[in-house]
Formats: sequence, C-alpha cells, structure tokens
Amino acid sequence: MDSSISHELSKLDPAVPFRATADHLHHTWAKTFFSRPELYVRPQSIAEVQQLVTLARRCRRRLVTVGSGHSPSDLTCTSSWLVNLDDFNRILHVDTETRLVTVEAGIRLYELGPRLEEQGLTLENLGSIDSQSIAGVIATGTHGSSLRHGLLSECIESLGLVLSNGQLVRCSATNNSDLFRAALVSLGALGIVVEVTLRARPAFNIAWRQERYSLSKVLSEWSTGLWTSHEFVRVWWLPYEKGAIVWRADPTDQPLRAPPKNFYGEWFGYHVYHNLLALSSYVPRILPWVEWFIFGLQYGFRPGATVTEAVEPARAGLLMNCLYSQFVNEWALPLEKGPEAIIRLSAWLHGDLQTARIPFSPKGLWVHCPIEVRVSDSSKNSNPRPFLDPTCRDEPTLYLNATLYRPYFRDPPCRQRYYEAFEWLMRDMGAKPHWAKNFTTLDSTELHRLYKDDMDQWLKVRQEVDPEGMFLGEWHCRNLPVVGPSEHDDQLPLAERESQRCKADISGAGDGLEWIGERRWQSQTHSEEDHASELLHDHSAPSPPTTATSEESFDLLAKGEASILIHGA
Ligand SMILES: Cc1cc2nc3c(=O)[nH]c(=O)nc-3n(C[C@H](O)[C@H](O)[C@H](O)COP(=O)(O)OP(=O)(O)OC[C@H]3O[C@@H](n4cnc5c(N)ncnc54)[C@H](O)[C@@H]3O)c2cc1C
Ligand SMILES: O=C1O[C@H](CO)C(O)=C1O
Repeated sequence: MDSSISHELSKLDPAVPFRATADHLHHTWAKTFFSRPELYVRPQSIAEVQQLVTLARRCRRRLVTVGSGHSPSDLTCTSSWLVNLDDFNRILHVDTETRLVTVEAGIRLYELGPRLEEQGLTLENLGSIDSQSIAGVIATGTHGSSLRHGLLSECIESLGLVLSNGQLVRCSATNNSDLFRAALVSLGALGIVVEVTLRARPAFNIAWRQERYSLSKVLSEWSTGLWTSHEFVRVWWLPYEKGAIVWRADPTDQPLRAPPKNFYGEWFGYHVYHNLLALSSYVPRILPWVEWFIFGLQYGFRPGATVTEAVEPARAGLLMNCLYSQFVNEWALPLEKGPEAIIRLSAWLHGDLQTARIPFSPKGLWVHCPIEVRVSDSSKNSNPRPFLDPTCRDEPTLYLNATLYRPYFRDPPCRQRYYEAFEWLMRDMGAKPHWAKNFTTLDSTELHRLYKDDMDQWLKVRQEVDPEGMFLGEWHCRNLPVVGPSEHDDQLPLAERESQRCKADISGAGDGLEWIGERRWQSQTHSEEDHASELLHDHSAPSPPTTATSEESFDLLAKGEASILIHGA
C-alpha cells in the first residue's frame, strides 16, 4: 500500500479494520469492461465504511461502490478505490406484521429471497435475475415486467447512506425526502448506501404460462389485454420470425409444478446456440435461420404449437435464463407508443426504410434476438418518485431492450449500426435510456433535456452531499451535467476522469475493454494547510457513530457544518 495511505491510516482508530487488498481485477458480469482499482475494500460494518470514507478524503481518492457488477457499462470502473459490501449483507430486522424488513445494503437478492421466505415474505417484483445487490438494484432503477408495479425500488421505505464527510444519514419519504428521492436512483454518486428498509409482500407462488404468438397478434392485443390479463407479463420479440414469446404469470394457490426441460437450458442446447452465435459473427446472414432454429426447438416452430407452464415460488419463477455475455440497450417510453416503435424497428430490420423512417442503412446488417418487450407503471405509486426515474410519470411505461450477445466475449459486428439506429428511433419516440445499460449516443446535455428540473434537483442534492466529487467518475461526467460547461474539473477535485480505454490484455477477456482512470491524486499534493483546515472542518467529533435523521442535520451537512466521527482520529 502507498506509504501516504498507510500514514493516514495510522492516524485512524486501529480497532476499526481496513479490509483492503491491492491487485484486484474488477470486471462487469458481461466482461464488457475491466479495471484495476488501486485498492479493493470489503468493509463489514458501518464504522468501517465511515473510516474508509474518511481515509479516502484525506488521501484524495475517489470511491466507487460495486454490487455484483451486473451493470454492463463502465459505471463501476475505477483506478482508484473500489468498495464492495458483499460482507455487509445481514438481515437486521424483520417485522412480520408491518412486513418492513431492514437489511445491510450489500445483500444479494438471491440471499434475501430465501431469508424472507423463512418469514413468510417475499419481494413484490423482480427483474430477470436475482444476482444483484439490493443497493445496486435501487441505484440504477432496475425494473421487472408488470403494469401493477413500477421500479423495484418502489418497495423501499428508507435508506441509510454514508456521505462523503463520513456521516451516516437516514432518509425516507418523510425524512430528508430530497435526499431520498435522489438516492432512489443514485447511480452510486451520492455516497455509500449501507442500510435499506423495504416493504415485503406475503410470500406467493406464481403459475406461469409461455407460448408463441405471431407479432401481429401481439400488436392487435396490445391495448386489449396483452399487458393487463395477468399481474406479470413479458414478451420476447423475434424480429426475423415476426413472432414473439409471450410469458404471463399470476399468483396462485396451485401446488408447485417444476418447469419442463428446455433446449438451451441444457448443456447441449446451450453450447449449440452459443456456437451458432459465434459463427454468426463471421457469417451474420445466418442469424434469421438461427432465430428460427433455436427458438423453434425452444418454444415450438409455430404460434401456439408449444405451451410451457409451471408453478414456482415468485422469487424463482419470475427469473429467466440470461445465457451469455451481452450488450443490453434498453429504453423507457410510453406504452401506447409501443406498436409504432415495434412496427418501425421491424420495418428497418426488414429493409423497409419508408415505414421505418430511421436514417441509417440496414443493408447487410443482421441482429440477435430477442428484443425484450416489458412494462412497468409508476403512475399510481404513492411513494416519492426518484428524481432520475426514467419511467413515465402519468401513464404506463414500455421498456424495449435490444439484446446483443457476445459469444465467447466477442462483440458482434452489427453492434454499432444497430445501436445507432435503435437509439435514433428511441430518441425520436421521446424515450429515456435505462441508466445501467449500454446506451452510447446521448450526452449530458440531451439527458438533461429529458429530465429537466428533476435532474437539476438531483444535481443539487448530489452537490450538497458530495461537494468534492468523491463519488463521481467519467461515466457521471459524460452523462450528467455535474459541472457546468464553463466550470473546470477543479471544482470536483476527487472526481475521476478516464485517461485511456484499450482492449483488455487479459486472458479470457475477449473484446472486453480495460478502463484506466487518471491518477489525479498524484498531482494533488495535499498540503499541511489543507489538511489542517480539513481537520478543523470535518474531523471534530471522535465519538460513537453519528446518525443524522432529521431535515435539520441534512441542512447542516449541506452547509459543511455537521460533525462526523473519525474512529481513532
Ligand atoms: C443478466 C442481467 C440481467 C438483468 N436484468 C435486469 C432486469 O430484468 N431489469 C433491469 O432493470 N435491469 C436488469 N439488469 C441490470 C441490473 O439490474 C442493474 O445493472 C443493477 O444495477 C445491477 O446491480 P449490481 O448489484 O450488480 O450493481 P452494480 O452494477 O455493481 O452497480 C450499479 C450501481 O449501483 C451503485 N451501487 C452499488 N452498491 C451501492 C451501494 N451500496 N451504495 C451506493 N451505490 C451502490 C454502483 O456504484 C453503480 O452506480 C440486468 C443485468 C444483467 C447483467
Ligand atoms: O440487462 C438485461 O439482461 C437481460 C436480458 O438477457 C435482461 O432481462 C435485462 O434487463
């Protein structure tokens, strides 16, 4: 460890462990990005998180918190310090009457699910997987597919965050409500979420049914029951087949019934599909045939031919097999605009530019399926909305997700043009991108135009709780107007800028990129004077962990007047 870090650490409480290692190689689940943080820290208590934040501030380092790394963008990449709360994952309190559950923020959904079930409870909604940490799910606005639910974070009652001055602050709809609305989609840029209180639902099983539809049937039923006939509905669109797989589920009292085996869920089918996708990178024109062949074997070759059904606990039945590494490019738009968006994208993929009205050539371009078609509805939610909620405020939301697999971690050749065209269409339809995913053609000005005042409010809260940019990186600077156009980076001295991205020279990385950050701290000599003034301002209260729960203490914090705990300072 850098001697200046050891020196600063020696001034802190030796009884509070600093569980840091060097040489950690970070990568996203999809291996789209790699980075080598200077330190990888796995705290096990709030005191450890507070000490870590204090140390980072004194050493002038950026902090990035990573959950399970399932966000496929460079959002979690850093050359500075990477914090992971996998060892901070206990259930702290369960009230079976109110169904309020408090957990440490590193808990993964697959750990939480069975623990809630022991208490007769479950989460009310899930996305496609349960690998994420609860804090990660909240931070990027993860959603499932149901018009009876909004974002998964709708069930969050309150959050506890450690801010850049080391203070633990709690927030909810009624307490520090602006901080709460900002933290509900925080993008990791406010502080480290350490505690989450959520409202669970009585455990339930779902009966699900999956069948093949023609695309025309999907479109004709769009407004007449497709999305409303069941509590949970999702559609996978097969663009070349002009077909779709429609999956629907409702709570049930029926006895459990395991799903039947399926083609690519087994070893043979999994590898056949993977290798056909790999082959298609060299011979892209086989993709329509791959779609016909694989989805025929998986779901039947004709609409209605094969119906698959099962009864499973919701915590398992709502999930799906996401197969291989992938790029995901997902946007939220009004549900009523869905048929137009699908008809135009379908026309483009089939070369009908007049209907498509998308100014890119589809010539020689072949893409993967499925395009995921999902829904969400936050408009009836009585909880405060996150400032950065991409779903529609007053009407149901459609999510369109253009999935592109990366067989053996290799990028498919269609990616750039397909995503340019897809994103152009989404922008033309007034859609907003899912924060976690691989959108590329928007910048901070355009994202600001989409969120307007809501983004301004988010930026205001962010700036108040992290004035030096300890939790900001290149991803945030690229996508959010965290500094005004005329202002200089010096206003956020801890924010980490990217210095380079290159093909990762790492075994098994495929086309994954290595993200390298500027080591700004090497040029920021922290003078004795700075240090003395920092100590004066921040480090005044060597007492038990500070908890601020009132509006008042948040205001004090915003003015930089609140005192914080430094263990052993
Ligand atoms: C196979 C797959 C399936 C997916 N399915 C869906 C889906 O169905 N619906 C959907 O909406 N999304 C889906 N996603 C996206 C995924 O839900 C989000 O990317 C989610 O944020 C990942 O959680 P994580 O724990 O991996 O967080 P990470 O990706 O590690 O981090 C995400 C953000 O959360 C921040 N963060 C994490 N922990 C903390 C903390 N303790 N305090 C403060 N900030 C924190 C990070 O700094 C970062 O900004 C899927 C992704 C994959 C790869
Ligand atoms: O990001 C996502 O990946 C899967 C698709 O494979 C899914 O549903 C997401 O959302």
